[in-house]
Amino acid sequence: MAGRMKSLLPRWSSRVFSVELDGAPFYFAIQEKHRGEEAPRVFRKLQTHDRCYTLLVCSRDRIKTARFYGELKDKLLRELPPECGLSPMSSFLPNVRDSLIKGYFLKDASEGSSPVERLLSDLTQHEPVFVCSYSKNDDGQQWTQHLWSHGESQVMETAKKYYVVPSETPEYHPSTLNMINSDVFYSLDEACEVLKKCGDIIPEAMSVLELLPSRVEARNKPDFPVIVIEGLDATGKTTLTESLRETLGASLLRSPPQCLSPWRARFDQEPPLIRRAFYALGNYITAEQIGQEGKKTPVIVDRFWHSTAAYAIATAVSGPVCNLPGEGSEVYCWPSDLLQPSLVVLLTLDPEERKRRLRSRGQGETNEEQELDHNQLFRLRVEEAYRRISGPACVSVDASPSADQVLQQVLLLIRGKCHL
Ligand SMILES: Nc1ncnc2c1ncn2[C@@H]1O[C@H](COP(=O)(O)OP(=O)(O)OP(=O)(O)O)[C@@H](O)[C@H]1O
Ligand SMILES: Nc1ccn([C@@H]2O[C@H](COP(=O)(O)O)[C@@H](O)[C@H]2O)c(=O)n1
Repeated sequence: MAGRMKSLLPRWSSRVFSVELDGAPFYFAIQEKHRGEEAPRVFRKLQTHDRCYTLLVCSRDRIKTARFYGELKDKLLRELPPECGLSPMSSFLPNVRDSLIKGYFLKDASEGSSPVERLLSDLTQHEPVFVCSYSKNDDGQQWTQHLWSHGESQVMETAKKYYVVPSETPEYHPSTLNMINSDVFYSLDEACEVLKKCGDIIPEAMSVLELLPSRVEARNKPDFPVIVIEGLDATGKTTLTESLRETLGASLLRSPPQCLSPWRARFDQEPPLIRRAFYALGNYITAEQIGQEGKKTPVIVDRFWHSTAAYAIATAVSGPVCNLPGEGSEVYCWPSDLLQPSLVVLLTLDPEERKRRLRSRGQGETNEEQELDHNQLFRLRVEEAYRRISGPACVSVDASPSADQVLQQVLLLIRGKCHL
């Protein structure tokens, strides 16, 4: 059992742990010998009788892992006593790609006996979750970490204990380590693979796969220009794309395409791995439609790959814009098998004016759109991610003038770039 655990949690003793409390990350590491370091800040915040645990969700099946991570939170919130606090946490090998394992930090502030250990030991026996408990040494200063293993019928602590020590803020935000082909997909095959693996638990995935084009069709360059309009919700994409269609006698398409509408709400409930694969595939279906329409007329597209990647990147990372993968990172590169538009326009708008337009439209918002409203940092991350995507990069246009002025501005850009 210990061997199996080790291979699922590679290089245990080299791992760094990150706990997110009140939106700020606290990093700690583990080591076999104590060298006089003080306890990490997250442990110094604990009260004398607090007990704490880390739960890491990890299995060889990444679909199962991604789904169980969300389910675990619901289960814990439902079953834990009210004295317990839950925070997101992760464990990773600094700068090592795909090494991130996500989980939760659990603080149990209940005095006396608590059902928490029973609940956690049940979890370790039946679910893909690894639990560590922490205890204070006799000197009352140092804390040690104990990884639980499960025997035939009972959960026990593995013999090895590690001292917890503070760790530096890593060079790359931990969430960026697993982004490629988990949050953002760079090929039709990678996104397809995720949906294929979900087929038995999400039957709708098979219906989506049936609509997919061949790899060649998603890349074919059409004869006429292809102009993509991007921007946050209510920046005026619908208004502008419809005017462009009329003015240029163009075809108007969108991503995700109409044919995916019946399944969109279903995939919006899924964890990022599955949800983002669905939107990625939407772009390939739209690309095939662009190829067809672009033989006859110019094509205007309402959202495309910039939206898929920018929202995915901005959601995977928390905190300020500096936590995003650096400018020029491969994360921002266009998928090599996806049709490249002739021009991508990003509509930008002052947040207050955007809110005013949202209110005057009076429609419901998706969870992600509500998040944009409530969370200024998220909005800044989405906008910055849009700007960093290359191949093609987007051209920003101020969307605050009247609808007609915005249209004229974009027509100028199109005529300059696409010779229409
Ligand atoms: N240039 C403009 N000046 C003032 N109001 C505008 C302008 N462009 C659009 N609007 C209004 O703002 C609201 C949002 O516009 P629109 O629906 O075109 O945005 P959108 O980007 O397509 O939104 P979503 O992505 O949420 O569908 C609408 O009520 C629209 O009439
Ligand atoms: N190409 C796309 C388009 C959309 N998304 C996701 O959908 C949300 C916004 O869609 P609207 O229909 O409200 O404009 C946004 O939260 C994106 O996550 C996408 O990923 N790719």
